Formats: sequence, C-alpha cells, structure tokens
Amino acid sequence: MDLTADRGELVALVGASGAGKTLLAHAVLGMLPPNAEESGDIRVDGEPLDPPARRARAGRGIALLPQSVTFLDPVTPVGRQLRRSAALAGRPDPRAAAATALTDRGLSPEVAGRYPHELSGGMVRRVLTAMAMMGSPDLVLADEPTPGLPAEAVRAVLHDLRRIADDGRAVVLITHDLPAALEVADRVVICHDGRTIDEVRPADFTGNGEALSHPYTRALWLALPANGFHLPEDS
Ligand SMILES: Nc1ncnc2c1ncn2[C@@H]1O[C@H](COP(=O)(O)OP(=O)(O)OP(=O)(O)O)[C@@H](O)[C@H]1O
Ligand code: NI
Repeated sequence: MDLTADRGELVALVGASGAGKTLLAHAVLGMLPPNAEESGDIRVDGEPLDPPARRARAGRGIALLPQSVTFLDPVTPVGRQLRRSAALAGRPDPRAAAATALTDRGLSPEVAGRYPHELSGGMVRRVLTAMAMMGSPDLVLADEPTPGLPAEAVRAVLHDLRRIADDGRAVVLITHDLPAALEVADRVVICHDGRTIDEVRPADFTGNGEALSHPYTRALWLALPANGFHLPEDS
C-alpha cells in the first residue's frame, strides 16, 4: 500500500471488499491485532509513526471515523459519550466542547439526551464525526462512512468530509462507492488484493475510460450502472 494525503486534501481509497482498506486504516491507528506482522513505513509530517509517536497522537493528531457504528456505546446517552471523547482529547471544558461538537455537525442540542438507537443512520454518522473531530486531528481516516444511508444523508456525509479537508486537514475517505468518491475527492487511489495499484484524478473518470491507463481502474469505471454495467475482468 502506498498512499499520501496532504493537509487540505481529500484522498479517496477505493477498492473491492477484502482489498485491505480497513487494515490500512487500522495499521495507521496502531489497531492491528497484537500478533499482526507489519512491514513498511508510516510517516506523519515526515516523522516515523512509531508506538510512542502514535500514543501521543491517538485521538488528537489522527482520528478514525470507524466503519462500524458499534463503536458507540448503546446504553449511554450520546451527550455523555461526546463529553468522554472531549475529556480524552484533553479539552478543558468537556461539557461545552460536547455541546459545540453537536451544533458544529448540524445536530440539535436535544440529541445529547438520546441513546444511539434513537438516532437515524445519518445522525449516528454525524455523532461519530463529532467524536473523531474532538481532538482537532490533522488526519482523519473515514472508513466506509456512507453505506446504508439514504442518498441525501450520503451527500451530507461527503460534504462534511470535504469541509473538514477544506479546513486544512488531510482526509482519507475509504469507500467502495466510486461515484461518491468522485464527488468530493482531490485524488482517487485504487487498491486491489492488498496493494494500491493506481492513482487517478477524478476528472480522468470520464467517457469510456480512455484517460484511465490501468485496466482494473477502467473496469471499475465501466462496471458502474451509468456506464453500462460491464463486468470487470478480474486480473
Ligand atoms: N485479523 C486478521 N487476520 C487475518 N486476516 C485478516 C484479518 N483481518 C482482515 N484480514 C483479511 O485481510 C483482508 C483485508 O481486510 P480489510 O478488512 O482490510 O478489507 P476491506 O478492504 O476493508 O474490505 P471491506 O470493503 O469489506 O470493508 C481480507 O482478506 C481479510 O480477510
Ligand atoms: Ni473495510
């Protein structure tokens, strides 16, 4: 895997299920299982991300927007969970930080009193985003933030991530959803079988994929319903 994200940039990491997208995000966060064998080089601001550097940045410099909503505690009101994140992120006034985090993500203050099951899928996503942003991270890894959401909520999530990047942070959007990625990404990195195989500018996804040099990338593009559902010939 080879991927770079700069401040102010939204990079989409696109690939089929099992390609290794979540593992890459977990490797950056230091969340791989204890017996995982790792090789390679992960750097932030040019500095190797070794265990002490990772501990220093966890929840602050780097934040994960998790793939699974089970990261929320089902038996604790959302407001209390936000206050806990604020405290962990070292915010001096967790109560105020939690309240601001809700309104920053377009949620009303009364959401604080609700349990996760009392929220819509789109609202849960916003709460997770509010938590991830609590430590004002430089790098946000959003792992599949849109599946299962209605089109309007998908657009809201993407717009929110774009805004986070425009605020000067680096955002990596992990997704299967190529059309969604193309709406907001500055660059699209394609991965397949545990490797990044191509990096493409969104504008190159056009027509019959004449501008796409990698056959797998072109196959992904042509497999979209709008492009005729041509089945990818797997390499
Ligand atoms: N703990 C583990 N031990 C061994 N193999 C694993 C482990 N976790 C994941 N894998 C394997 O690594 C590969 C990549 O998994 P990963 O979850 O990163 O895929 P993904 O690209 O995020 O897929 P999806 O789009 O379905 O979320 C898969 O083949 C998976 O079976
Ligand atoms: Ni995944």
